[in-house]
Amino acid sequence: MAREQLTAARFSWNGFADRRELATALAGQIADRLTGAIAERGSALLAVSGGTTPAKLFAMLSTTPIAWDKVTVTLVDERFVPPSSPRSNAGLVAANLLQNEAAAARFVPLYHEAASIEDAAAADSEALRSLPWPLDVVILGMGGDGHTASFFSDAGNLGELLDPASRRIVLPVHAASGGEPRLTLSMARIVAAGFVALHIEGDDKRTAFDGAMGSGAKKPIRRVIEAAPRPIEVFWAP
Ligand SMILES: O=C(O)[C@H](O)[C@@H](O)[C@H](O)[C@H](O)COP(=O)(O)O
Repeated sequence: MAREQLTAARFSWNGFADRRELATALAGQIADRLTGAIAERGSALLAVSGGTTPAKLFAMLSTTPIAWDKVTVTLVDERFVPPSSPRSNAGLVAANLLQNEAAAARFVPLYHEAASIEDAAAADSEALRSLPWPLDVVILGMGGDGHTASFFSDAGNLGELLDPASRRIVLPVHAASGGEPRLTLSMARIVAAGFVALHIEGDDKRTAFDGAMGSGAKKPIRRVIEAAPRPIEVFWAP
């Protein structure tokens, strides 16, 4: 099936006729990148987003026959809820990605019981420090408001979240538009990845992306795209 591929200064647009075709293509690219990383350095580090979009991609990726026992999976961000919560990104990953072949992967969550989200973020940064950085693959989503990860425009510490020089790994987020308090990888860790894909579906998300990349106040997704040293690959289907 023909696919629309447009390349602009800082992102490559990969349009697909349907969501299944997108999931097949993106799962294949992720698998290739992880396999390449394993061949190069013996392991691979993958960070995925939550929300409602990625379930089909996760299911497709979970059946891909790569050396999952050499892959560490973590989250781009997490709501401050236990894995048993329907709002949990860790729960989404456990149910959809860490199945089948991918059940052999190591999963490093972000949520831990803690007295505060700030304590949880500090504990996470310590726990994740020993991972084989930089990330090999990051899968981002995007909200209709142009947020990505948990970089919400109304976050009190947005400047810190988007600081390209940040040495922090995990940061706490308080943002009314984000619902629960959040834990998120810093932008600095995300854009250092070897491959960053933005996975969006539906006409509303395409309109929101086009709007975010247009003139006007720079929304978080545009700040991430502009900070990335390599073009981000956008994967979209109607
Ligand atoms: O925890 C989260 O919600 C995600 O990590 C977030 O960044 C998500 O990717 C967007 O909000 C899109 O969410 P949908 O896929 O539900 O539209």
